[in-house]
Amino acid sequence: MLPRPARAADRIIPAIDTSDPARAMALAHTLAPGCGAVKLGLELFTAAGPEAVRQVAPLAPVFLDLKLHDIPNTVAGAVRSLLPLRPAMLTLHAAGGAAMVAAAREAAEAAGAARPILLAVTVLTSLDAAALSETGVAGGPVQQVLRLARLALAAGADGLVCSPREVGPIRDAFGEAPLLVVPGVRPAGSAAGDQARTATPAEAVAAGADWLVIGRPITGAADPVAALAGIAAGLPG
Ligand SMILES: O=c1ccn([C@@H]2O[C@H](COP(=O)(O)O)[C@@H](O)[C@H]2O)c(=O)[nH]1
Repeated sequence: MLPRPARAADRIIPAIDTSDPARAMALAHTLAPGCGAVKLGLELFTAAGPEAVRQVAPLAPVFLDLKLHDIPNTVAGAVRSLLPLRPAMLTLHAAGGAAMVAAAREAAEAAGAARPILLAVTVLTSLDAAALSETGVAGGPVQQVLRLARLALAAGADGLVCSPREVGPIRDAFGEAPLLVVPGVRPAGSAAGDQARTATPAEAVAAGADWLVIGRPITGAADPVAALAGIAAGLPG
């Protein structure tokens, strides 16, 4: 399994959100030396399929963020289908329930020591309290994140995807063991865009985040390599 980051730059996972496999390759190639892994997600996977992941995989560990969410048998089958791509990290929605998370973990075990880190997505970082309540969840994001975190960790998830704002409450409740991968990160002065629950990279790390997933502030910059290096230089430790 991918170890916890040793140097500050290894904490950063640039999100390569593009439908163009050539652009994904080019970004991965230039960003890989300055980061710990690269994120490939639904945009690239639905456009270019597993072959795009195969091409990027030799350049950097791949955080494959497909956010699986289906009945346990289907999710287990999807995990088995993804294992040959050797992703370092794989996501599924904690809201799929304990049986779904457990089925994914059992399926991932087939890869032995090379199995991906299984990360349960708690509450999407694009949801604020009002948007979450429209889905029928009262009590606010922190309460719901903690509820889903407890469920997912007990069912076999290695870690969680949460916003920077829930990192502290998760560390208080569950200690240092869960791996925490944190999107919704915005360097000071960057546009939030569709992200609702944000903090700066330094704030997220100070709260206890292991990895930071950062997309547009890096890939949308005139010089993505310089943007990545600048963010890494501002991280504590
Ligand atoms: O709750 C979540 C889960 C995943 N993401 C992903 O992280 C990146 C963030 O990109 P930015 O451009 O920095 O906003 C993106 O690939 C999302 O799919 C998330 O944002 N929130």
